[in-house]
Amino acid sequence: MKIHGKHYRTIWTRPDETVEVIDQIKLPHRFETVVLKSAEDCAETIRNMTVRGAPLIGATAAYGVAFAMKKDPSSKALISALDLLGSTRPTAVNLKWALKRMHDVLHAKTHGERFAEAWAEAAAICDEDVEVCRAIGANGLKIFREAAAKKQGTLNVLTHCNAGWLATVDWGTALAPIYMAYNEGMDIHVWVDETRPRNQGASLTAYELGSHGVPHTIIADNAGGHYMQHGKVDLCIVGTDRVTRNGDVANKIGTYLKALAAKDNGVPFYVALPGSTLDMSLAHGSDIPIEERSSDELLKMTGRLPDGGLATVEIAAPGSPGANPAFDVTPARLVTALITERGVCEASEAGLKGLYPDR
Ligand SMILES: CSC[C@H]1O[C@H](OP(=O)(O)O)[C@H](O)[C@@H]1O
Repeated sequence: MKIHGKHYRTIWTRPDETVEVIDQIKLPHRFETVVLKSAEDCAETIRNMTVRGAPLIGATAAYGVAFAMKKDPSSKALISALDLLGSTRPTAVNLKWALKRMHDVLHAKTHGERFAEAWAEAAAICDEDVEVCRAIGANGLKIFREAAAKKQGTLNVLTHCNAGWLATVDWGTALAPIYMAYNEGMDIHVWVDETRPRNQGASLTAYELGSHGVPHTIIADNAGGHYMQHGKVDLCIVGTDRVTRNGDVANKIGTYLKALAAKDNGVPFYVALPGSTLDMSLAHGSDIPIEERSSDELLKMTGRLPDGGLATVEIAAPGSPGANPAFDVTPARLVTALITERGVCEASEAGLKGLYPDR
């Protein structure tokens, strides 16, 4: 998407066969990029959330495999790279999906072929992600149009965390239909959950929407239910890090509570995902590994000082311990529908099999 009028993807290659990514830890206060030159660079970038978002994690890991093959195209090195990158974050299945795809392409190739093949496959993953997210947007737009037609005035949409173009290579998943609706002139407004503790909503979603000109309001995570109770939310749409065979949805912590509030208030709750986020090997969401991150993310916060500098401060009672699960699981029964690149379906095995008979 565009930043100050210039089009960006979240990840791109450089002529010297390195990769550049937007440093999402610095956003919204600084727009800076980081150059990645090795599998280790890619692993650390995923682990510390310089890049984050399920599809972008997968794309970054794919280039990590390519860097490993450039350094040492042996099968031992391939397995070592897959293990290193696969150990970075446990919940987003796109990581496992991308690494399996890279292994399937490379394992039968000669050592001399592996780097070029890996580089090309990583690029293909990125290019495909753009088109898949564009299709998710188009399929979601139909729902937005129907919802907008049923009411006078602004369509109010609530979203949680960041499932925008910063979470993918471009367009985003949950935000893709929002961009398309805005681009076609729909009167739309977005309630942006701040999304504690890392504030991907206040820092990334608001940054994205503001850069594109989409009307939005940042709210505390705990305010969403109140706005739903008072008729201020026409639909909710979120992204996901993994959807299991029965339609259960792992997403940023707090998603489950938003889905409960939506159910209680009769607000449609949509989940947008590419097929690469489907995990048909798991029967239920209870099987999804939930990442536990450092309590520092909860007990400290980084922000911009009046002089423009950045600082990290402690925001909790000194010495109090914290707990920081990064995701939760929303049961399929709370999901109105899944919006994918292949269409919209019920959050169920039958619904998913209807769109993905090949999975
Ligand atoms: C389109 S994937 C977006 C998904 O990823 C986020 O997690 P994180 O920022 O920790 O990578 C969040 O769960 C988003 O919904």
